[in-house]
Amino acid sequence: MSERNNLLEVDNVTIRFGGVTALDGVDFSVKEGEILGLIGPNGAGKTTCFNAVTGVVKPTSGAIRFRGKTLVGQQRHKITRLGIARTFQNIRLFPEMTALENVQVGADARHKTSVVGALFRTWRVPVKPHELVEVDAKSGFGRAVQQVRRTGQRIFGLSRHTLEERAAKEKATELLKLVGIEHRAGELARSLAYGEQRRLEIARALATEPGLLCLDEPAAGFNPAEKESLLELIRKIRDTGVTVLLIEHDMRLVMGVTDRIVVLEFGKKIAEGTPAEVRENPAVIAAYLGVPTDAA
Ligand SMILES: Nc1ncnc2c1ncn2[C@@H]1O[C@H](COP(=O)(O)OP(=O)(O)OP(=O)(O)O)[C@@H](O)[C@H]1O
Repeated sequence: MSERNNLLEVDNVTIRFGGVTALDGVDFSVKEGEILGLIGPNGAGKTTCFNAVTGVVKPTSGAIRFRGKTLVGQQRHKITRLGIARTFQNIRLFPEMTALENVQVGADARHKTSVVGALFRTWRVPVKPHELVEVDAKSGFGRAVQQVRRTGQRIFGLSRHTLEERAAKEKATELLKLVGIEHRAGELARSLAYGEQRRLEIARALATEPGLLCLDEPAAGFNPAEKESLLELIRKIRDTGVTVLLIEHDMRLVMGVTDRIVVLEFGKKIAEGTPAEVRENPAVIAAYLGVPTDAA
């Protein structure tokens, strides 16, 4: 494991919110192909760390690099395109869209052409290229129209957009299968059971074709059987070549699935190592003393 390349590097990151120091000089790296657990008591700074990696909050100081590229200051959608996806502690889906559509939206976050292309799909066909020439190419509208022109190209009688959309649908179906809810593809997200919604969130994140998947408490609210099958899913995802960064409160789940663990407390890293090393670490035992782990 130690010979693998660093995929993500969190380098001396400090984040302050007014008087609160949520992260205090935190350093760690995630290696290509591993499952890294990020644990710590409530308020330790885990979600803040995810937010920094995914561009939701900007570090007060320090650096974050993904595949050697700096992430600090990058916009969220750019970070997604660089190859980082996440799920949220509180499920965030489009409730009135089907499961399949929710995953396709994830794929749209990757393929810049498809969102605008989809919007203009209905009037693309009647518009002829020469009618578009006068449009101001500097304006957003102009760009959209240029988009229409590009997606209007036809390959084997099908527009590029249609082909892209068809491929996205197939891929979304595969992802629903991977997470075990393909039989719910046509159901509205809001009508899915809680556990299915969590799995759908993972499928949607995977649709962005990430190199790194950040899962924020994916097992929250799960019963032991659901946790067990989630554990299998996380391993399966890693086996497809996706590196995983996992925030999880259930110690048994964390210990059972991760290659290494980083422990935060009050915004500082207090330990790092294999699950066996972390379990024996006195600072970790002290940090968790009296903190319910729901695995105990
Ligand atoms: N936007 C914010 N504004 C002010 N304080 C914040 C903000 N976000 C986080 N904090 C504070 O930063 C600290 C770390 O919070 P964070 O949510 O990252 O912890 P956590 O380890 O994810 O906790 P939990 O396990 O409860 O989700 C907490 O004291 C929290 O109150």
